[in-house]
Amino acid sequence: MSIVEVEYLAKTFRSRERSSGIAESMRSFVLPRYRTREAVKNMSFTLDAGEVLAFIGPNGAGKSTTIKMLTGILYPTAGSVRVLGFTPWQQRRQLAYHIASVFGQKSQLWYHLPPQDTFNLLARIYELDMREYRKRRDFLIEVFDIADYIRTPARKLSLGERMRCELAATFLHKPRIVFLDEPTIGLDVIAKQRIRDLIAQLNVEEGVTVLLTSHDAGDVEQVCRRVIVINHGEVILDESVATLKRDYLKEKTIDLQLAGTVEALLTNEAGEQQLSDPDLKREGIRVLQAQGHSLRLAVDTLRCPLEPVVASIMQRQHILDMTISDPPMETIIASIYGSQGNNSQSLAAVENVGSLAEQVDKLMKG
Ligand SMILES: Nc1ncnc2c1ncn2[C@@H]1O[C@H](COP(=O)(O)OP(=O)(O)OP(=O)(O)O)[C@@H](O)[C@H]1O
Repeated sequence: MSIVEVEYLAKTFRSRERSSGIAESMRSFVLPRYRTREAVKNMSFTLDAGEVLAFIGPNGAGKSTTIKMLTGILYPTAGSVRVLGFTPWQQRRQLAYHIASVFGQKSQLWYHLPPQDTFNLLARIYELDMREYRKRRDFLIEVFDIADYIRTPARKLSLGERMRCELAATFLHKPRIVFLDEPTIGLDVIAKQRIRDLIAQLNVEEGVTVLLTSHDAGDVEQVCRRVIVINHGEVILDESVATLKRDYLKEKTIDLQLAGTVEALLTNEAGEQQLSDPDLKREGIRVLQAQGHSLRLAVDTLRCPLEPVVASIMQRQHILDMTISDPPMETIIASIYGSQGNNSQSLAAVENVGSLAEQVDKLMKG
């Protein structure tokens, strides 16, 4: 049964352009110039009870704006939304008792208070029965393993500790739907894994419906079963995560720092560098970069599992450091457009990758 119904949803922002310099500022004071931006366009989808949906897209695609409209924080420009039968922006108070949201970049914990005090305040705000609340609080403290710092002011907690407290606070009033906007942003690998496990656990044990946005493919692969990809405010893919993995997340990048130089591992055949180990000279492995002690490989995991690649290199060289990463979101978007036969959009998306890479490069150098 659908508990979220979104139909032809749109949001256009109109903001005043600021000018620099005194003359320009005076001019724009008299003759203000406005810019409109279509953050969400013509968006339709439904969400069933108990689903775990990844809502992904590149920066500025319209993910947060959509969540804000689904939770009643923003009015749409057009379209309709029903969440648990409520129209969020008209019935925000009633809806708030049944949903919860976490914005990874913003804290809902009172900065100077220990999480325990925030929990008590939230219990009052949600008008929870005190006996029920204490039982629920103790359960969440145990599940999220936060007993050690529940009495420490939020400002003194590490990001990972704070995030676990944020999530515990989110689940206090037993929401039926949680909207998680980048819940693992900035966390280390272990803290990310813990948060993913906890979200999955509460989905299974309490049947809570989850809509999650993330730039981390790991969140999508490990927590979600369905994925909606958006770009420029529009849905461009609505698929199972299994299909996304098969079609778009199959290629992993392995970055290796080796004790020796890379030459010993490589051969050059027909002007193309390849791994010299005969077992690894197969389709599905590409050498992206090989210089000094650094080696970067792209591995198509459908054609070649990662383990034998890493094992073979380890037999011949001491590995000092290794990172396995997914393709960047922009590359995934470009291949989605490509597979839909939309070459001009595909090209535009690929060009975005270029400009993004250039910006990152400039930042690193600057
Ligand atoms: N209050 C606002 N006023 C004007 N423009 C806005 C406002 N909020 C968002 N936008 C614009 O709407 C577009 C969508 O923004 P949104 O925050 O929804 O993107 P996002 O997909 O969540 O991006 P990110 O992954 O970077 O968080 C962006 O171009 C953004 O600049």
